[in-house]
Amino acid sequence: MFLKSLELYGFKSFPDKVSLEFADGITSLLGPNGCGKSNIVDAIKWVLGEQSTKTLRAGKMEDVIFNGTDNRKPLQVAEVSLVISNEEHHLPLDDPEVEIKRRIFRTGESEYYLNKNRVLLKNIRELFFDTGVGKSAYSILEQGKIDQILSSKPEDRRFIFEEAAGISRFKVQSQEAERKLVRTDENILQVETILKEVKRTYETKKNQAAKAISYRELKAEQFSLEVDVQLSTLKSFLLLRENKIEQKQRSEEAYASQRGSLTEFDQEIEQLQEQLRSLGTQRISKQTELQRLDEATKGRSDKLDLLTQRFRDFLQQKDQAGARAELIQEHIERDTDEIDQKLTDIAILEESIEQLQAETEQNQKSLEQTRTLISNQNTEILDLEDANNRFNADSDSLSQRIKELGDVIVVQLEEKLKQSGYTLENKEKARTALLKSIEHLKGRIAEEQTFLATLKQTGISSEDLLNRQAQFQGALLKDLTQVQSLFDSYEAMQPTFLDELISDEGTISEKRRLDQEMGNLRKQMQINRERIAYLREENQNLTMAMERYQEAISDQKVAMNQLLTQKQGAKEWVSKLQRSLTEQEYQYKDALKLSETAQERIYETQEDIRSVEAELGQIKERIAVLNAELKDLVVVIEEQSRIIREKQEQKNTSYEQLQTLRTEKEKLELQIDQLATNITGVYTTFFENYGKSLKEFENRMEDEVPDIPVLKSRLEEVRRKIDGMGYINQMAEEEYAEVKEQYDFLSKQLDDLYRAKNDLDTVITQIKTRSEELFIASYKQIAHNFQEMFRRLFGGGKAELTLVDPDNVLESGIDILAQPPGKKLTHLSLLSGGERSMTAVALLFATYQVKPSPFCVLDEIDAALDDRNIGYFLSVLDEFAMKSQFIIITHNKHTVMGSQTLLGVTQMEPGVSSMVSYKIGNVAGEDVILNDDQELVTIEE
Ligand SMILES: Nc1ncnc2c1ncn2[C@@H]1O[C@H](COP(=O)(O)OP(=O)(O)OP(=O)(O)O)[C@@H](O)[C@H]1O
Repeated sequence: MFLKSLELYGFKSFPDKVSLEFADGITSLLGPNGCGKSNIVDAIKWVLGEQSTKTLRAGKMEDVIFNGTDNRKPLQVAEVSLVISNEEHHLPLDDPEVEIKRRIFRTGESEYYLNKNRVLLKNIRELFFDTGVGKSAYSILEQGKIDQILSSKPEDRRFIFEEAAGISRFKVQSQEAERKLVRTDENILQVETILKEVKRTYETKKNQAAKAISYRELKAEQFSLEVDVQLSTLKSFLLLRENKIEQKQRSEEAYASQRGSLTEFDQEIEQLQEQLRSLGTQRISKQTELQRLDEATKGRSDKLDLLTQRFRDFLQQKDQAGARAELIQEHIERDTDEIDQKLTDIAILEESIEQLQAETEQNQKSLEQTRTLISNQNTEILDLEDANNRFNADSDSLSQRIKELGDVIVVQLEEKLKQSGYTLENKEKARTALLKSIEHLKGRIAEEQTFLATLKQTGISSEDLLNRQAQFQGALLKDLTQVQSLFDSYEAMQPTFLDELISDEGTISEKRRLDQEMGNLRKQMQINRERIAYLREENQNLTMAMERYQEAISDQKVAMNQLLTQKQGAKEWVSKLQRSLTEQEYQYKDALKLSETAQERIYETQEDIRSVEAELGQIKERIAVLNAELKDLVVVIEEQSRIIREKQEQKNTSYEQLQTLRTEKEKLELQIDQLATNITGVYTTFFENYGKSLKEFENRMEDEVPDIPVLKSRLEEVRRKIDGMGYINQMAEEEYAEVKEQYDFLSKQLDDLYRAKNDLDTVITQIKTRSEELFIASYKQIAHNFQEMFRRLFGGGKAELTLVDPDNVLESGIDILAQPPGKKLTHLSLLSGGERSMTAVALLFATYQVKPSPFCVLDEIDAALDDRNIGYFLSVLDEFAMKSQFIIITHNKHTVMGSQTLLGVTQMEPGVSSMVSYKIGNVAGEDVILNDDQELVTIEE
């Protein structure tokens, strides 16, 4: 087994966490149209790194996140985890189990994990290179891919052969190497352009530096020759002066008088010359400073350009960091809102849970009470039934007793009647006589009343009335006495034994008591029966109530589980969001820090720009001042030279006058003076020209040096050379060193790039050669297998694969020729739907024979096959299922029955997919699909 399990959360129609456990062999994925089966295939493709939204049947990548239904809100994240068994090391990892997870947020961010570690998409892709699995491999075959395999473009089906040949990795490596080659070529061009530019400067500076060195050397030689000439002159002057001094001592007195005036001239000229020297020094120093300031101006301008560029870079950096911070802030706010919303949801869920708990407890309590009540009532029913049983026994014995008493009464009556001589005729006679007498009495009383009323009208006296009354009462008394005697006779006729019988101790009273007792007993039994019936009915009602309570409790448990799951889900989501929030806060702080740092750099750069601009301003001011001063100085120097020339002329005139005025003996003194002046002139001129005292070099006078004419001729030659050199860049050596460093660096870089280019060319050639070998080997095998597999699946016929461009196997398309049995070799587009599927399957299985993919998902590729072809298809599939794991989405019953495991997808709630488990069973000798409750399920369900 390769695929172990798949977990989806928030992916397409699977908003709740759903887990699928895969098994070895063939697994069928069942379910009605639109329930989400293909979404599971999409999830497998997606987690393996699919980037094409078209392949995932989505407009944009965020469309894979659950979009909501009428009753559910859309989710913000989708996540799919795939656990793969790697015990056979199909993947280049040591772990026996590999988990790949991909997650996408509605904001567009995407994350990949390999065994819980965050990785890049590239790492996931590399993992599946040349395994037959992965984004562009042949492990997942759907209708769309069949179209791609059989499409009119032969190039579109290359991917199968490349994956089987195991050159997908090489292809990526080759593309990568070619990309690098293009980059290297670009870099070479760039470096060559820069190097060309730098070389020009390099050559110029090299020449300038060489010239500057020669100039310095010539200058040194000139100086040395000048020293030697001056020292030689000085030496000859000194020797001559020594000679003249001896003569001078002799004529000193005459000479001394003229010397004072000559000395004055000399001093004056000396003073003027001294001033001229100082002015010359000033000019040199100003010119040097001007040259230095020019260099400084150039340096500052370059620095200013650099700073301006940096300023723009920092500005851009700051803007980018600010924008990023704002974006993160928006994300943080949105996530915070979502956390608040989720916390509110959790609070509501907790309230619902508490309420549900209370309701469940209440129902549990009612259930217990009802159960106790039923039990009590059952006990009562039993007691009542016992009582009735007892009453039944009592009633039987009472009935017996009453029957016996009836018999006794009849016997007693007969005996007593016989004993008393009572007859009904006698009794009737006595009764008639008594009644007659009473009637007579009533008539007498009525006559008397009538008579009395008549008397009252006649006005009879009360005495007569009283007498009449007394008479009547006497007569009445007699009648009553007669009635009494008649009554006694009647009484005597009555059977007295009846009184005995009905007396308290009498048999009839006894029977009546027993009848009464029997009546009570029956009444009590009836009451008990009614009570039992009532209690039974009551118990039935209570049992129903109990069932209702139990149903309510189990519903509440289900609801409770749902609420707890929702609460757990919401909590997990909140903690996930909180983790993401912490991460985003760090990122936000980083972005702010970056923005602040950029701002600081902006301030610093602005400060630097201001300071360089100020320096540049100062330098320019200084240059202007110096140029003005230099101009003034030239004027002063020319004026000073003119004055010296004038003075010199005056001194010469003075000498001439002295010559004329003094005698011949003073001539020597004059000569000595002249020599002294010459000696001084040598020192002075030397100092004027070189700014150094000739005295420093006097020790060289003892060395042997060439003659003055030789020295002067060489000096002249050196001077000419110096004059002929033109402008000399004094900074050329330093500038050359700088540009040389840059030139050497770029040359080395160019060499490295050429070397890298050569290496890449070699790598690409090697990869291509190896890829070609592998491709051709696999292609030939697949072509051979395809012919056989086609014949097997079609039960005959002919099929061929041909390379469109055999000279370019790495780019060439592959043509498929398919001829089902009995038909002409035909174009693929003329094949029927079923023939197309079978041809694609033949190619797939032909490829599997060369390089089996560890698993294979087939999405409704059997849809167009008839029963006969399904049979062929299943027989081949069975064979391949021994080596690979197959997951088939199908609506075909034969395919389902041919699989070992069934996985059902359903939508109990509209728009929300979930998994159900099915298995194959046997009812009345027929293979059927059963659900967990052992009920029959049809494919359409
Ligand atoms: N992002 C999404 N959110 C919610 N539902 C989605 C989303 N994307 C797709 N669906 C839904 O998934 C369903 C399609 O699922 P699927 O194509 O996997 O079905 P099926 O079981 O393969 O169907 P059939 O047997 O017809 O091929 C559609 O109803 C569609 O609305």
